[in-house]
Amino acid sequence: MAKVRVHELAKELGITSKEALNKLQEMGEFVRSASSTIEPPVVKKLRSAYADAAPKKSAESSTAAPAPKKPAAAAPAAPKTEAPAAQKPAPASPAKPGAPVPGPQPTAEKKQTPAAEAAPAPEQSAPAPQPEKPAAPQAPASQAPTPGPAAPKAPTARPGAPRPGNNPFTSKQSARDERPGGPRPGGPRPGGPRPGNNPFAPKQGMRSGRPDERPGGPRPGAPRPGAPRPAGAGAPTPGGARPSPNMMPGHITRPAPAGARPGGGRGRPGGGPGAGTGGPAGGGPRGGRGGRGGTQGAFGRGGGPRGKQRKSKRAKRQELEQQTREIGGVKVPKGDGTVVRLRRGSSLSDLAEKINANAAALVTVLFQLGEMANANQSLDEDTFAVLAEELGYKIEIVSPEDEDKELLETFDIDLEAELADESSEDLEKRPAVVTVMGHVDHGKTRLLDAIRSTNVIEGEAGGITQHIGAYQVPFEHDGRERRLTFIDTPGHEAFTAMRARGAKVTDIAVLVVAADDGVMPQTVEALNHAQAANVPIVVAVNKIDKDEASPDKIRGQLTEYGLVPEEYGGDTMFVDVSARNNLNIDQLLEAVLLTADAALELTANPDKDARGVAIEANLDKGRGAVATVLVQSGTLRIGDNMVAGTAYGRVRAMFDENGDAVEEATPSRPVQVLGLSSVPRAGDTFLVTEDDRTARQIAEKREAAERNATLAKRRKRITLEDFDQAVAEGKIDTLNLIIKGDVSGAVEALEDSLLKIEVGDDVQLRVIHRGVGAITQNDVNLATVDNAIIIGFNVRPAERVADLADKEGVDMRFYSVIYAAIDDIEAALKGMLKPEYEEVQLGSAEVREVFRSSKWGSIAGSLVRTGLIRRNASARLVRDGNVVAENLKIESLRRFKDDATEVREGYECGIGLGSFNDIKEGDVIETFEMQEKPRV
Ligand SMILES: Nc1nc2c(ncn2[C@@H]2O[C@H](COP(=O)(O)OP(=O)(O)OP(=O)(O)O)[C@@H](O)[C@H]2O)c(=O)[nH]1
Repeated sequence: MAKVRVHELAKELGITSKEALNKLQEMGEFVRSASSTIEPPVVKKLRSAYADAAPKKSAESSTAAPAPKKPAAAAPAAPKTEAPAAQKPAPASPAKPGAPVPGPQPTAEKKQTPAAEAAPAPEQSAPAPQPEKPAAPQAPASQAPTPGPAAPKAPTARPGAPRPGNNPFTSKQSARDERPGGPRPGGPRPGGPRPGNNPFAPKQGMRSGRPDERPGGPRPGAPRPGAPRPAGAGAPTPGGARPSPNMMPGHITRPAPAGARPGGGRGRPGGGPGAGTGGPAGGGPRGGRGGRGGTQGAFGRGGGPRGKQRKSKRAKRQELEQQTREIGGVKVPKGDGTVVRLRRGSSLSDLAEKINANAAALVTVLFQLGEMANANQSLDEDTFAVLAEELGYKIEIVSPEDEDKELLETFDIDLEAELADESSEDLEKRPAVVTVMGHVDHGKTRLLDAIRSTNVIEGEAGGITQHIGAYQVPFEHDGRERRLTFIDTPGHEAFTAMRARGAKVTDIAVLVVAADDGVMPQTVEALNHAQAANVPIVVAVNKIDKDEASPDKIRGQLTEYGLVPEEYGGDTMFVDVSARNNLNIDQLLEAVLLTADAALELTANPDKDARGVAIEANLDKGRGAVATVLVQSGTLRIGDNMVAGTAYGRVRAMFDENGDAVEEATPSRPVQVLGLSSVPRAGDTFLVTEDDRTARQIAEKREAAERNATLAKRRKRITLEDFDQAVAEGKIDTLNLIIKGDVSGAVEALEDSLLKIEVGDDVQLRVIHRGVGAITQNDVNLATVDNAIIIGFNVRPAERVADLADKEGVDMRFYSVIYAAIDDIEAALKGMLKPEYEEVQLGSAEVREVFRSSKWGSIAGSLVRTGLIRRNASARLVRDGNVVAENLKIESLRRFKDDATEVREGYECGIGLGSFNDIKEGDVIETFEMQEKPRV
């Protein structure tokens, strides 16, 4: 058909142009004026609308007109009445916007949404019915109230709510109600259709556009809608709410339509329209937001998009719900056993970041598990393990080695790849590195001395004159000169210290056992350490010069520990020596050589920058930091830039064990190095870097990593108090002790007494080391490795050692009465050692005003003067300097109207002390907590 103008068509239908325009608007058609042309489909729609309605029309028209205006409010109701009708259409052509309206739309619309916009027009035909609704609306209006109930919620909830009310089809919608969701039902789509539909399109149309973009569009209207809805509540009350008016002038227009689309107007409140309309309803809802856009918006595209948005939001929420779970009232991600790698010293924030959780939630979960920590506190591995288990993850703490490796990789240094890339042509033989270990007084020092002075190849008479922590001895074997490097710090302390730092220095261990004494606890410790490190052992059966020496007994005893002498068919070489008489030292060296040759491929590439380990270091008054380093590969030269642990610098000078200056040091060569910025620790690895900047940066990064690790460790290693719990958890079954005392008699007495303590079979006590003198760094290192507790009897550690123990989390206890020590250990073994608590001040608050409430009692409006006030903390009330009440508790704590967990200095808060009401202005509320006190 040809395009016709509105006034022409109106004439043809026997109605006024205004009526035609209103009708068109109701139907969601955008027509500007009576002289505007309309498309054939629209003409058809209008014609059919009048054809159908013709009979009623006259009747309705009268009401309709008025209705529209307010109807808006009523409109909603209308839908109900009409709902049936509307619904019908819906089924028929859900797609159609109009029809959609009805409940069906939701679904239909959704799908159609896309198309919706295009199709809208047709659909609108559906809207037509709406007009009728208008009439009904009024009735609804009254009903609105009914909906009202619902409305209330809706209102608050959102426009959506109302819709429910409105929408006949609400059922579904109602669901959505809460949600803009309402829209979802028909929602989104509805929106879609609406665009087309929109009568009010013009304006609305415009908006609709926006709506699309944003629900925003809607919002504009929304706000109001909101209001309206309430009103409309049910009915989309729209009308009522309709705020239309408020909403905007534009709306006014709508109202009119409103009548029609009831919702329309206000609806927009789409909700309205759609809703109201019932039919449209579907759309209505959304329309709502279109709201702003006006009603139309309602249907407008806006709707569509929104719909989608919502959907996606909802979908996201659902997804989120599936991925999270609630523990102790907080939402945390649901772990699926994924391994999460954390660096040492990581905090809950670090973990939260990795698992995409909220750090505060993790603090809460940890608290539920009985551990208190703030989000940024470094935690130890055990704590993470417990937390991870609860969350469903597996935590892997990156080992110090891996951490350092990653750190070096950031500087493009990959030591492993470097080694792997070396071909056999690059490699040259290097001397074995030997550590002498054994029980106290079995002759380690004496043996090292003997080796040092025996080594003498001609010309080196007098032997080694300096102690630098390690020395190399030349030795003639099979007519060839061979060399062996000895770590000159006897005992497995040095060994363990290095191992504790991840340094693999020792190739061969010489286990010294006094033939007159036999295998003792530290003999076993030492061999365990060596075996654990996969280091071959050569046994030196010492003191064979003594009459009571019984070398065979030693062989028999060690067999029990897996060291079977070659002569018994095993593969361990035993050499009987006398360190005092320099007897068989050569044979011992030979045995070491043979063992090394047989068991190990000792090679290294000397043609590269040096890499190695610091063996010993000290600060010299005149020369600064002096470090003995063992080159493990490459060649170290004067002038090289190096970094050793957290020390860095340029090699200024190098000396060997004879005090002679050397220019370069090849693999397995120990040298004393001058030029480092600080003193490295035994076991720190070193490497030469291209420039001094790299060395410094590596050192600084290591220092930062170490600081973190220290913070985590400080939490605790094993303490006497948690020993019992550790046993119960099956973590340990042996309490390792290191006893140091001022006199040997006391140490022995204490050891004897301790070993006599009767404990069950579950646990045992083991003294892994005892000695006379101050507690040393070695003692702490040993305690670190073996998880031991150090008992100091009338001795104290040097400050440096105390710091180290603190850093490593080693529990040290000091006694001057043997029985006190015995009591403590016995209590720990029997699980009776009760922690002691001390009061720790948290903060104080000054009462500025007291509010009395019949429900809450007295509430002290206070200003926090110092520290902080924490809910549930213990408190006391001080008035004029006198404590007037003790044993109180901060039962309630509020900041403004919100409950607070804690309030800090300088802030005001309301404090409730439970049933204690005698609070006066000017009082001071002091709070404190009882914290476990470390036993000394
Ligand atoms: N008769 C005899 N005595 C020896 C021999 N070797 C060491 N001793 C003595 O045993 C005692 C302990 O010797 P050290 O070398 O200090 O023993 P250690 O294993 O280094 O002892 P700690 O440093 O306390 O662990 C000293 O009095 C030595 O003189 C030996 O071959 N024969």
